[in-house]
Amino acid sequence: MSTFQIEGGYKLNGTIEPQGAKNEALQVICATLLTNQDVYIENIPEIRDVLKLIEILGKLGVQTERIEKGKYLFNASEINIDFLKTKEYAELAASLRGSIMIIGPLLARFGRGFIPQPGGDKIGRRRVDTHFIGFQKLGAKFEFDADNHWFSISAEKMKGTYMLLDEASVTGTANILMAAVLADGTTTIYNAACEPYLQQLSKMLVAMGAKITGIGSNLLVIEGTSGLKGCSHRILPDMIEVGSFIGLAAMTASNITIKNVGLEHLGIIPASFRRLGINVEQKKDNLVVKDTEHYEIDSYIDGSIMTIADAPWPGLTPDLLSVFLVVATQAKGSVLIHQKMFESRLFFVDKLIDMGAQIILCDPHRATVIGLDRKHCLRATNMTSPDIRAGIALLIAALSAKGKSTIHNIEQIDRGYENIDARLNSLGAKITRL
Ligand SMILES: CC(=O)N[C@H]1[C@@H](OP(=O)(O)OP(=O)(O)OC[C@H]2O[C@@H](n3ccc(=O)[nH]c3=O)[C@H](O)[C@@H]2O)O[C@H](CO)[C@@H](O)[C@@H]1O
Ligand SMILES: C=C(OP(=O)(O)O)C(=O)O
Repeated sequence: MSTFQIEGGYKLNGTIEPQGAKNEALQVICATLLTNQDVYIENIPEIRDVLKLIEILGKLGVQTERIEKGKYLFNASEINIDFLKTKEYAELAASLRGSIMIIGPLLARFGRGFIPQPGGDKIGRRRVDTHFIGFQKLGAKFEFDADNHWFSISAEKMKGTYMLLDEASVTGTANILMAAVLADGTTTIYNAACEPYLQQLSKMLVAMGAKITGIGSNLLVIEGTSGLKGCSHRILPDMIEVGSFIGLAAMTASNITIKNVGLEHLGIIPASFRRLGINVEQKKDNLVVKDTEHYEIDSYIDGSIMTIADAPWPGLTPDLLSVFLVVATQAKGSVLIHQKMFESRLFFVDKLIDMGAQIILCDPHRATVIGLDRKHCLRATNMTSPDIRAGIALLIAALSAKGKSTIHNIEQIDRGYENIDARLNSLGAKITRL
């Protein structure tokens, strides 16, 4: 377990550029399994989860070559499907959530797939029913080994059909979409998730020869084809990193320019920070966060306390609520943070309370934050990162707190943020990796 030691209380200054999007990378890297031709992907973030997925693909027989930083070539012409039966695969795949998206492509191309119960963050129940119900609708046979938490799926040939997903699952939609592009006939997916990650995956599949309409909406229509070709694809900037940097600038009262953010793909994120009173200016494709000494949380038109809640895209992503929460602790005013999707993602507030933040955890989904308006700063402390986004929120809190804090289990942060200590140190932060 590695640790960050943070000497906080300093203002930061300068320009930072977001990495490629983790959650898009996990989808499009899995899509390389759909063809026996070369696929080039650029702007791949070299973070723990993504590198682990590339390792799994490599062990599965995919030829993977790092052409330069962030640019990789994948060729899945030879696949060793038996690797899926090994203990090594079980351990690797169980350690990251995104690995579940190898199932759709493998089912489409080789007629079968196996996966252990996927891992990822400990943020509450994370069901995968949507994925397997979708595959079953396409004609696949599903089995669950409850003793070993092992899912298997097989199909001679899948047939397109209409399906209404029980929830707009992000990885579920990606998985079903990747299975449907090689099925016979037309598949219609209603209540599809439609975040930029899925739009990007769809565009990549179209570049490979798939026929998909409705991209960007919750109604996808896929005309199955018999084979897909290679392509080149570039991953978007990571919107969760962009949001994390906005939060960092506000909390540390810093002036920071976030460069090349992919503004048109950020949806409601900048506007939601503005509702916390943060000055987020747009300059071409950059966001400038400044004059953050004081910021005041908006209220609703009738004067009642505002809620910041997550919702499926184009609503606010749940992955940024931890950052919104920490930023609200130094705002003027109060806000209710409502994490609707995940059940155990707000427990990290205990640490912020220890640091002097005024927060009432109403229940596992809701926390009321009463902003301090910088009347006093947070106290430095010793903490452990429970999940990737709580981890970045605690790092932001530690950077704002005067004195030395430590954060253990920073592997959780490294899962999703590339070289975060060096990048923030270049803005004037004092983070040491122990
Ligand atoms: C690898 C990856 O891409 N992970 C992301 C993906 O996870 P993932 O695809 O696993 O998440 P899902 O979209 O399936 O669902 C996330 C949670 O939200 C609930 N839910 C979902 C849809 C809905 O309409 N109503 C609802 O309540 C689900 O029950 C689940 O608890 O999407 C999540 C939701 O944006 C993000 O937090 C994860 O970072
Ligand atoms: C929850 C997240 O990741 P995963 O779904 O991979 O656990 C996240 O990126 O915030």
